[in-house]
Amino acid sequence: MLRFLNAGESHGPALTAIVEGYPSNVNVSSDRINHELARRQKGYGRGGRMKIEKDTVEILSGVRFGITLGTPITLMIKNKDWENWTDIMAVEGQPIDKRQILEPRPGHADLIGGIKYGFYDLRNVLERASARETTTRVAVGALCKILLEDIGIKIGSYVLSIGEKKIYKEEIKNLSYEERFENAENSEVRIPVLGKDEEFKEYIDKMKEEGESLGGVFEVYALNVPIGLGSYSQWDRRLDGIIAQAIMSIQAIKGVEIGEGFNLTYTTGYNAHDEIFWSKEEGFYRKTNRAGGLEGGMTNGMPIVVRAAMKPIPTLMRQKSLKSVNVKTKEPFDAAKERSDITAVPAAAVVAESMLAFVLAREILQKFGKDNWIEIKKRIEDYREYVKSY
Ligand SMILES: Cc1cc2nc3c(=O)[nH]c(=O)nc-3n(C[C@H](O)[C@H](O)[C@H](O)COP(=O)(O)O)c2cc1C
Ligand SMILES: C=C(O[C@@H]1CC(C(=O)O)=C[C@@H](OP(=O)(O)O)[C@H]1O)C(=O)O
Repeated sequence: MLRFLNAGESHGPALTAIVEGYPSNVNVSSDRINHELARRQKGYGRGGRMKIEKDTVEILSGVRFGITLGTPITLMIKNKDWENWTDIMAVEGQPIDKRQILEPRPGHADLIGGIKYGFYDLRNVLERASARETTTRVAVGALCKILLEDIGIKIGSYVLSIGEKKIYKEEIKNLSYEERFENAENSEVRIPVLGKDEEFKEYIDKMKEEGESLGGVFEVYALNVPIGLGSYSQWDRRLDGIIAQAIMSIQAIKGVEIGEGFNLTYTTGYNAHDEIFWSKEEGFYRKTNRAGGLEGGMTNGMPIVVRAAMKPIPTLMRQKSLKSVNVKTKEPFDAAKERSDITAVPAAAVVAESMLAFVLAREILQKFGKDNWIEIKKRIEDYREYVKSY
C-alpha cells in the first residue's frame, strides 16, 4: 500500500519523507516537485519565515536517471532558517535555559503536548506540531500528482473566503474548474475570480495593523477520477471518510465538507441528490454534482469537490492578546507576540491538494496494481473502456 512517513522539526536541519509503495517506471523530476513547493510558499499575508525559506527538494533514494525504481523514495527539504537556530535546536549538549518556552500559546499544541510528553520547555512540542511539516506533504503530493496526471486526473484548489471577504457562488458558477484554478494561480490570495485581489489584500493589511489574524474557506477538487475508487464494504474503506481525515489532519483545519455538504440540510431530498441519466455516447452520467463526486464511499465519476474551513492563525501581534499561564510559575501572561503568518489559507489549500493527491494515488494503486506503472496504466485504460460499455 502506498504510504509515507515524514520527519523533521520546524527549525531543525531538514524535513524528510519516505514514500513506500510508489510504482516503478514513473518519470519524476525535482523540478516538478519544486514547482509545487513554491506554490505552497505563496499567498498574501504570510510572515517573515517565508522570506527566509526557498524550499527545494533533494531526492535521496528510489530514483535513477529520473525513473522510479519501485523502492522507497526519500525526499529531503533543508530548512534555511536552521542556521539561525543551531544552538537552540542542537541534538546534543545542554539546554540554554533563557531560550526555553514556558508560555503555552492558546490554539497551539504547546500546553497539551507539554503535559502529554512530560516537558516544560514547550519548544519540544511546537517544533514538530508546526505546519512547517506540510512542506514534505506537498513534496509527496507532487509525486502523487505525477502519477495522477499521467492518467488524466487533475487536482486543483482555490480560496473561497478569508475572514469576512468572500467569493459568492454566482461569481464562479459559470467558470469551469480549470478557469477557477487558472485565476487562482494568478491571484496573490488564490481566489478564483479576477479583479478582487486588492480588496482581499487591503483587508489582510488592515488586520495586520490591528495585530489580528484570519482564517477562511478553500475548495479542493479532482477531475476525471475513475468510477469506483473506495468502497462501501467496510467503514475504513469509505473514501469520503478517508478524504475528510486527510484534509482535517492539516494544521488549523476545523471543518471539511464534501459536495454541497452542510447546505444539503437546508433543502429536501428531491433537491439534494444527483439524478442518473444514460446516453449511448456517454454511458451513465449526471447533470448535477451535489454529492461532490462521492456516493456510498466511492467515486461516482463526477468531480470530487471538498471544502475545508481553516481557523484564524492563533499567534497574534495585538497588544491585548489571548490570556495564558506560565507552565512553571503559573503566572498569567498575554500570549507571545512572535513572528507569525496573518493568514495561510492559500498555502493550506495547496497542502490539501497534496493530501487529496496522496489519497487518490493510494486508491488507484490499491485497485489497479502496485508494482510497475506501465502495467498499471494499461489496466486503468481497460477499466475506463469497461465503464463506458457498462
Ligand atoms: C500553512 C500553515 C501555516 C501556518 N502558520 C502559522 C503561523 O505562522 N503561526 C501560527 O500561530 N499558526 C500557524 N498555523 C497554524 C498552526 O500550525 C496550528 O493552528 C497549530 O499547529 C495547532 O493545530 P490545530 O489548529 O490543528 O489544532 C499555520 C497552519 C498552516 C496550515
Ligand atoms: C514555516 C512554515 O510555516 C510556519 C508554520 C507555523 C506554525 O506554527 O504552524 C509558524 C510559522 O513558523 P515560524 O515560527 O518559524 O515563523 C510559520 O512560518 C511553512 O509553512 O513552511
